[in-house]
Amino acid sequence: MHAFQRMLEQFTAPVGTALDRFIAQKQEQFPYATGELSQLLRDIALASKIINREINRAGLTGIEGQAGGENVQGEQQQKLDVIADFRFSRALSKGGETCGIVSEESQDVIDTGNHDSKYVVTIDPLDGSSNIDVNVSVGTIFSIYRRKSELGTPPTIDDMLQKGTEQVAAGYILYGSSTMLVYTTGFGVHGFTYEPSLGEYFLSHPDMKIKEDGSIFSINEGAYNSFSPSIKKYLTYCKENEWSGRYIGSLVGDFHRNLLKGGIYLYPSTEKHPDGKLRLLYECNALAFLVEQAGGLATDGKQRILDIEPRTLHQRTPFYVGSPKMVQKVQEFLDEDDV
Ligand SMILES: O=P(O)(O)OC[C@H]1O[C@](O)(COP(=O)(O)O)[C@@H](O)[C@@H]1O
Ligand SMILES: [Mg+2]
Ligand SMILES: [Mg+2]
Repeated sequence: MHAFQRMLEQFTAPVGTALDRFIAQKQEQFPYATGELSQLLRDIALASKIINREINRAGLTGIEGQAGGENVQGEQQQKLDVIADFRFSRALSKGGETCGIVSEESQDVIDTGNHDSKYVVTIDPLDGSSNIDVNVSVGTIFSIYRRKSELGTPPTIDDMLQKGTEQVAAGYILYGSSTMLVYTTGFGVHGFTYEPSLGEYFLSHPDMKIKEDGSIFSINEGAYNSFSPSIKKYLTYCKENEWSGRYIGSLVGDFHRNLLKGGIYLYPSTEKHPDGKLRLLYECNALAFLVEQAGGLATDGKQRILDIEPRTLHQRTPFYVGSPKMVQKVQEFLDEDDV
C-alpha cells in the first residue's frame, strides 16, 4: 500500500460518535421529541467539561481544600463542591431547559426562572468530596424529571419529590484517569469518553450491561461494629468466597467499576447514619435507574430504590446496588433480620 495511502487512512479514521451527534440520533427515534431534553443533556456535558478542567489542575490553582462553610447536611464543603454547584446551576439556568434544581449543596429548590420549561433536575455536583484533594476519582450525579406543576409557574417541591420510576434521564460523570459521561434515557446505558484535545465526548461504551454475578464487594468496613447482624454475616460470606474488597470512597467510582466488572456496592444503615448515608434524590435514584437499565438491581434492603416515595429533598437511604445475583444474595441475608 502506498505510504501516503496508509497515512491517509490513519488521519481520516473516524474519531467516533460525538455525544451531541448521538443525542441527536436518539432524539430522531422519538417523533414527538422537541429537543429540550437533548439540550439539557448538552448543558450538563458543557458544565462537566469546565469542572473537569478545574479538577485536573486543582493543585495549581489553589482550589483544593475546604470552602469554610457547611452544606444542608452539616458537612464541610470543599471549594470544588461550591464551584461545581455554581457551574452546573448556571449551565442549567442559562440553558433554559430546566425550571428547578435540587442540589446537594443547596437547602431548597433552586428556581432558575425558566418557568416555561418542562424539566427539573436533581444533582450531586461533586461526588466523593473526601477524595478531591488526594487525586482520587470523583464524580457528578444527575437525574432529570418532567415537572408536575403547570408550565409558566415556578417549580414546586412536588416537582422534586418524585419516585425514581418517574426519571426521564439520569447519569453521572466520572473524573478519573479518563473522564467519562454515562447516561440513560430508559433505552440502555451509554458511556462516552472525553477527548480533551477536541473538547468533546465520544461514544466508547455503547449499551453497557452489568454482569449477572461478580466477586467484588464495596463497603466501608470502618463502621463494621454498627452494621446489623445480617450485614456482618453477608461480609463473612463474601470473605469465605475470597471475593475482592474494593472501596474508593467515591460512589461514582465504585459504581462505575462494578458496572464494568460485576460487583456490589453496599452502604447500610450505621450508628452514624441510621438511615444510610447516601441521598435518594441525587445519588441513589440515578444509579438505580442506570443499573436497572444495565440489567442490575438496586434496593434499600426492603424495597426497590426506584419505588421509594420521597418525603424530603435531602432524605438518605440504605443502598445496595450492583449485579443482580449479588443484590439478591444480600437481600436474602437482610430478610433474615425480619424473621
Ligand atoms: O466516607 P464514607 O462514610 O465511606 O462515605 C463515602 C461515600 O460518601 C460520599 O462521598 C457521599 O457523597 P458526597 O461526596 O457527594 O457527599 C460517596 O461518594 C461515597 O461513596
Ligand atoms: Mg455524593
Ligand atoms: Mg457531593
